[in-house]
Amino acid sequence: MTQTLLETTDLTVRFGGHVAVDRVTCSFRAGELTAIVGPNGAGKTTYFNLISGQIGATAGRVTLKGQDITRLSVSRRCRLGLGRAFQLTNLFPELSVFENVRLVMQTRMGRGLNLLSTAESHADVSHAALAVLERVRLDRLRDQKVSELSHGNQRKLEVAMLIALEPDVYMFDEPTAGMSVDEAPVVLDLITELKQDRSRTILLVEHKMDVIRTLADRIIVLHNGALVADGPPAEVMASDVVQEAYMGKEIEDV
Ligand SMILES: Nc1ncnc2c1ncn2[C@@H]1O[C@H](COP(=O)(O)OP(=O)(O)OP(=O)(O)O)[C@@H](O)[C@H]1O
Repeated sequence: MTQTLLETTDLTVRFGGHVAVDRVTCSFRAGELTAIVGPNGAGKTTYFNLISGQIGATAGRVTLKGQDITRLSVSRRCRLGLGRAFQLTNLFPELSVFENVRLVMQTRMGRGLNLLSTAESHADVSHAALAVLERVRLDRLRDQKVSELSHGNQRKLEVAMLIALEPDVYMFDEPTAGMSVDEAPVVLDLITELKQDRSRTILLVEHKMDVIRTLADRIIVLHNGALVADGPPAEVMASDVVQEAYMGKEIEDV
C-alpha cells in the first residue's frame, strides 16, 4: 500500500467568529500530486499555513510520517521533511542567487548555516547548489543579488530553494503566479520532474485549470473552509458540488 506521508485530522482554525478552515480531514500519499482548489477565500492558503506551521490550529491535528507536528515550529517541520516554497522575505536579499541556494543546501547536508564559509570550503555543496540552479535555469544569474531579480526569477529561485531542501512533502502555492508565458513552463516542467520521484508527495494550490489538468493526480476542493470534494480530476471537476462552488467562476477557464 502507498505510504501516507502527511495527514490532517479535523484541522480547524477560527479567526474571531470566522472558521477559515473547518475540520479538514485528508491524507496525502507518496507518489501523488494533489491540487487544492476552491473559490477565493475558501481557505486554501490558510490550510497551507496550518500545515507548514505559519499559523497555529484552533483544533485538530497535522501528522507527518506518523509524527504529530501540530505544535511544532515552521523550522522543526521543515527539518522533518515538510517543504514549502520559500517566501523571499526569509532569504538574504543582499546575497547572490548562488549563495542563497548554497546556504539551504549546506544546512540540509548537515554543515550548519554558516554565512562565512566559502564556496570552495564546501565543494560538494557548491556543486549540488549549481546543479539545482541549472535545473531552474538560473545558473546564468548565479552571481546576481536576489534583491535585483525579476519577479519571475524570484519565483524560480523559490522553487530552487525548495528543491535544494529535498523534502518529503513539497508545497507550492500558485508557483507560476505573476510569471510571464515564457517563464511559467520552466517551473511546470520542474514540478513534473519532481513528480517522477514516487517517494514524495506534492501539494499544489492552484487557480489555473490548464496547470491542474496537466499536473494533478487528485483534486481536493475547499469551500467555506470545509473539504467538499476529493478524487480524480475529471470526476471532481464534473461533480455537482464543484460546479456549485464555482458558480462565481473564480477558477480560471471553468
Ligand atoms: N489572519 C487572518 N485573520 C482573519 N481572517 C483571515 C486571516 N487569514 C485568512 N483569513 C480569512 O480566512 C478566509 C480564507 O482565506 P484564504 O486566504 O485561506 O483563502 P484562499 O482560498 O487561499 O483564497 P485565495 O484563492 O483568494 O487566495 C478568508 O475569509 C480570509 O479573509
